[in-house]
Amino acid sequence: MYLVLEGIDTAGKSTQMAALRERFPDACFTKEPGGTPAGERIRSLLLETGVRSERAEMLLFLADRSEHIEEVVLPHRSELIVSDRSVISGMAYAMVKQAFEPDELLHLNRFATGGVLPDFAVVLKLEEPELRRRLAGKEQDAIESRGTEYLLAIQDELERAARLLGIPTLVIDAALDVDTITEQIEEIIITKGES
Ligand SMILES: Nc1ncnc2c1ncn2[C@@H]1O[C@H](COP(=O)(O)OP(=O)(O)OP(=O)(O)O)[C@@H](O)[C@H]1O
Ligand SMILES: Cc1cn([C@H]2C[C@H](O)[C@@H](COP(=O)(O)O)O2)c(=O)[nH]c1=O
Repeated sequence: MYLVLEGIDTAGKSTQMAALRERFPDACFTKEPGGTPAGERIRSLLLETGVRSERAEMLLFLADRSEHIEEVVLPHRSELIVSDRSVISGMAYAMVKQAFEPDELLHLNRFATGGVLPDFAVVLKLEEPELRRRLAGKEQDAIESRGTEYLLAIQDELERAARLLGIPTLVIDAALDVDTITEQIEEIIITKGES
């Protein structure tokens, strides 16, 4: 089962990845961008150096995704794979910029992934007051400093992207306590992972 955790910055993805590692120690845990050695270099170029061209940025995320699918997802396809972000983030963050049409993004991502998509997605959804509280509690990076309205717009696009891609999705209230969220994700793995 190829399961992906999605959500805006501070939604709790890393926290759930850590909790799931304890419950499923034999699973393959990965991420986008940066799930491979080449992907780590691409991640650094994207998030530290930065590129000015939106098309170049898009193609770099797509290159990371191609390498990730071929070097991590496909070799572990018969196992449980849990990824922090995926093609869903890829579509959502690009759509919110409105620089690309959804159909174009679907085509580009189908090319990049070879049609290999997550079997199931969990979207951790934050309401504005909790988002503001969590952002206030951390040093904000370039994306987070764009403010809550921008992040909430991305959050809406995450659900839209999952629908456009046809990926079965469960939206979970990210403000629930950590264990409750983990138990809901574990239930998905147990009930749908065998199918
Ligand atoms: N269920 C929860 N209830 C309350 N606080 C939480 C919950 N899950 C995570 N947090 C807290 O929210 C903050 C962000 O969590 P985390 O780093 O896991 O989010 P993230 O989605 O990985 O964020 P980013 O994408 O920015 O790395 C942390 O301080 C974490 O302790
Ligand atoms: C996969 C993917 C990610 N992004 C953005 C989303 C975040 O702002 C960063 C990744 O940071 P994280 O600490 O790993 O969550 O990159 C994107 O714009 N496009 C994508 O395809």
